[in-house]
Amino acid sequence: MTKEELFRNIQTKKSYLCVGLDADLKKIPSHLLNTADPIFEFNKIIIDATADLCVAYKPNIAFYEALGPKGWESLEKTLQYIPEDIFTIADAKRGDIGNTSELYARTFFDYFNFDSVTVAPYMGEDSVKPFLIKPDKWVILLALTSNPGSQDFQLQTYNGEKNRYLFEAVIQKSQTWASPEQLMFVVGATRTDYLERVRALAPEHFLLVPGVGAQGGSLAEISRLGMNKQCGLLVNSARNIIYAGNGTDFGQQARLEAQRMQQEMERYLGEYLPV
Ligand SMILES: O=C(O)c1cc(=O)[nH]c(=O)n1[C@@H]1O[C@H](COP(=O)(O)O)[C@@H](O)[C@H]1O
Repeated sequence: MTKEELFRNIQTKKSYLCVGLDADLKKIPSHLLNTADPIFEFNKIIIDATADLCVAYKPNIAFYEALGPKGWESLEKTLQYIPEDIFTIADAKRGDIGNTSELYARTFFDYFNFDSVTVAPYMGEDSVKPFLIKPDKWVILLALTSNPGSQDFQLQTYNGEKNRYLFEAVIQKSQTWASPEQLMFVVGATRTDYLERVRALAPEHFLLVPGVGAQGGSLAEISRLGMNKQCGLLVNSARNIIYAGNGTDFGQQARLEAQRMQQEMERYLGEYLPV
């Protein structure tokens, strides 16, 4: 999917919501546990309930890998079930020496046909580039993450420069590897105090912003500080939506929560998106 197509979907749906498909056997409603593939059944109902309200789905690969081959099967069926016009993110946080990254890229782009994959920048250019060889596939690079540990490296000053953080060097350097048509950055919703600095360095890029809801980030702040002229935001929420209910009506409960977010997003799009 191109950046323009993603923006058009945002305009049509009046939403920049990304639903995190972090399905966990320990948390899904118990009535699904005696079906042949409980994780897929769960995802199917969540997708049916939210597809008209979101523009992206992000399965976190850990939730599938943890189940062995069965988990991969649930992931494959889930991917096939997601409607064609919805952007898909393999949240895998990969990155390795070149020939290994190449195989990770084949896994997520060729085998599963995801639109994008989250990649860790730590190993540098040759670990990221193999994910960029297909012009219609995206890298979503970890820049400033939502967790407390982002202090350990990402928020340390870089190269002896007093007022420049490592995450800023990541954002600047990686722009020499790919254009905003293929590169997004992860910026945690709990880090809105740095969003203006991110936008100063990456005015055109889409940002994947996880950490609203369960982790406490504010949709209002993200939207006020992070929106650019093509919206430029995909705001992810997983637990708050997918586990909004735990009974047989969990799909409806998930829909209500997704709808609440979409309606709030519609207001911000009206407020901040230049017409
Ligand atoms: O790359 C990510 O998606 C990610 C980056 C980050 O900084 N923080 C973060 O929470 N995530 C992911 O976003 C999702 C957040 O889920 P909830 O907190 O349940 O909404 C999980 O799949 C995390 O792995």
